[in-house]
Amino acid sequence: MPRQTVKVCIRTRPTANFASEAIQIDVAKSTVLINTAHKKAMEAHHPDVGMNNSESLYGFNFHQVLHNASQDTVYETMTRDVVQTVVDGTNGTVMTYGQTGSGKTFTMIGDTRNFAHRGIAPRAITHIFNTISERPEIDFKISCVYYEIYNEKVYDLLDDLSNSETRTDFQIAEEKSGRGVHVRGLNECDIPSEQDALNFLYSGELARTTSQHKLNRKSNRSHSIFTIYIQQRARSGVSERIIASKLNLVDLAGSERLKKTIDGDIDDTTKKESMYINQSLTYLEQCVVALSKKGGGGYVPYRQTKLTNVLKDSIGGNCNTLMFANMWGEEAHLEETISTLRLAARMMRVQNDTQKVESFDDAMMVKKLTKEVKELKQELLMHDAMVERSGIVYDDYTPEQKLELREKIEKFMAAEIGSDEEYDAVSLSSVRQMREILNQFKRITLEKDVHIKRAVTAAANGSMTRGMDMTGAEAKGEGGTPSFGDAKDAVGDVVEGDGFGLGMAGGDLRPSQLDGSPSRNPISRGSPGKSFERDRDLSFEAQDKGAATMTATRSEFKGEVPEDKEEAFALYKRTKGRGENQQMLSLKAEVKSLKSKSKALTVECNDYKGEIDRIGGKIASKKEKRLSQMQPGGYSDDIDVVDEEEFELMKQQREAKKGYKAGMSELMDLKDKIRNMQNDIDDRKYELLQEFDHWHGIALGTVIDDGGGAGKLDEETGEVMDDAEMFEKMELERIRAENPDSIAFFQAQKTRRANQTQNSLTIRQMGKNKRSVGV
Ligand SMILES: Nc1ncnc2c1ncn2[C@@H]1O[C@H](COP(=O)(O)OP(=O)(O)OP(=O)(O)O)[C@@H](O)[C@H]1O
Repeated sequence: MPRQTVKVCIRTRPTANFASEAIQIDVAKSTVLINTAHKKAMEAHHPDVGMNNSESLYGFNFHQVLHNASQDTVYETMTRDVVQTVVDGTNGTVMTYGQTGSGKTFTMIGDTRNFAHRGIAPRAITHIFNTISERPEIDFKISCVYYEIYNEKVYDLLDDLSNSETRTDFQIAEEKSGRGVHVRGLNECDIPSEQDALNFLYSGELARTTSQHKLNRKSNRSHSIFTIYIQQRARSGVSERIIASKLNLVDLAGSERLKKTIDGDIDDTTKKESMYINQSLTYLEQCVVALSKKGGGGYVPYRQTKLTNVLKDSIGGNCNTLMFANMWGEEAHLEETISTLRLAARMMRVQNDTQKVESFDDAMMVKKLTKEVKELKQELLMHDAMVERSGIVYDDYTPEQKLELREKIEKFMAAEIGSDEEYDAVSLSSVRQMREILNQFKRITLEKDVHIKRAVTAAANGSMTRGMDMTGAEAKGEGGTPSFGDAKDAVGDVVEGDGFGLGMAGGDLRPSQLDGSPSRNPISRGSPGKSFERDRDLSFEAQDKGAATMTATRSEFKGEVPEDKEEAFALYKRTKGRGENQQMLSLKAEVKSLKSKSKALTVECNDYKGEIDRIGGKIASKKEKRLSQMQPGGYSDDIDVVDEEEFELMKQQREAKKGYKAGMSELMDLKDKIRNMQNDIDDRKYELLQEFDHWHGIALGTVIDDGGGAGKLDEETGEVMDDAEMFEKMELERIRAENPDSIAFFQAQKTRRANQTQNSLTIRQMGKNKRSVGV
């Protein structure tokens, strides 16, 4: 298994007060020297870290030291390689570590308003999507989760924070293969495009718990982890092989000393936050110390905190890890700088595995093998045709084929030895057929045995007559046909238990999107008018039904458009939007009648199913009875003999199955039709609402009526644009001309701004406050 150590890169925060007397940085040699001779108050240190450390001299050597480096350099120097290995199928982690205010979040997220100063996370997203677009032969599935560990609890940053009542502390789980360490139950969002990924990143970043203190205006009070999952499989060839990898982007909370960060009185929340941050970082250090010991193998206290638990993969696990140790090179922070560099130096000794995680898609595998079998059978049939062999069975023998073969064997046995009849009776064609012939011979022999024994017993009892009076079926010895009356063979959906689960839920049982449940989509949440749309949706039906109430309300309008949207909407549906509304209502009526047809069909199918089961039961009991009549040892359990009556039952059951199949197929078509019509209704509903909004806005004077022609025509889409849209288009053109790569960033930035300014910010804040109070 390939092993390598964690890579460590030091990044300094630019400052005008750099302590150049105390700190010497050699970028070329990747070293940092610290001389604290003039600082008597320096605490004792551990001589085992760094090189040639004496009482006042500390020396460290790292994989890379970046001093006053740009964001671009930070990404290109070492981060790009880690992200590339993730796209190539190996797990990767990039984390930022350091004291509060040293630039961890700047390194990881960067400036959200400035493209050139964007951080590692947005760059990694662009990198991933660019690489994917260059590999059309591979089918990629990208998703992400984003969470924070705040006061030793895990919170989902992509959850709907407006629903803070249901916010939970999530649990950490570990899959030995596959996902590795992960948090159970988080919203895992599919990310189809770069811009979606950026939207998730910035939306989650807005939800992080922050506060202001002396050293940082916006200090993060939690550890955050943004994980991008990548699943890839070839579009052709061995497409059942799946490679899964993940990129963890970890922005740790900064270590801090309360007396340095807080002026005056310290409130309980800050004290508690600080205590949890420092505690988890201490355990992180303990894990790193344990892992860095020569030989390893000792106890690593991963389980002590949530942070070390979720980082288990990244430090000492299966991962290609890069740590940025951020330092703030001012004299006032020398002590913190030394402790950051110490941990960073230890981290360089931590060994990780870097192995691809592969799995197989069972469904794909079955599909592939089935295809192979089918092709081989076709091959055999072709071969048979070429050598003029016909009637060869390559599938399992059906009951009818078994019966036919048995009749041939009986003919063969009845024929005179050496006669033409004997010769013509059976011709050998395949191994499968020979095996079936042997089976039938065995059955015939056993049956004869049983009859002889019976006859002998009857003779001994003096009842020869009975012994010789075999039924036609017995004498004929029909059989060899396994029961296919088993309910398990039934066609269609059979649910566990006694019931039959194909039925359609009644209208009121259908999971409804109008049930008022909050949206789980973080991007759509917080959009203006959302809750109103839901209310309006709810009122749709009610208003249609409650025409009397509406008529009463109408008299109050006196020809004016009411300000209240509910009332205005009712008016709109009776006036301007009447045509659309009528169409929608008639569609609804049609859906209703299709639903009752579907219910009737369901009943019909259930009847068929009942019939299939009933006949199946009869066949089973006949079989049981027959077996119980057999002499012990005269018959084996797995051998079935079918008499005429049973054969008749089988035929009836087959007819019932046919009816059931046909009914099911019609039912499925009907369900599809209902689903499509339902979608159509939803679309019409949406359009009606849009048009109503516009109409209402114009009536109230909040929207200017441009008569549909006042805007400018977009030549690309042929649509009329309003001023805001025209402005946005111009801005996009400008950005595209300046830097085509920045379009997605620009769009995500806009979404972020919208999220921030609209009510989502208040909602998030509410969530955060709740968290502070609740924990
Ligand atoms: N390399 C840099 N270039 C420009 N500004 C920087 C740099 N590093 C940090 N800053 C600025 O320093 C301030 C603090 O940085 P940041 O918030 O990233 O620190 P942090 O280590 O994440 O702090 P905390 O642990 O308190 O959250 C921010 O205003 C940030 O813009």
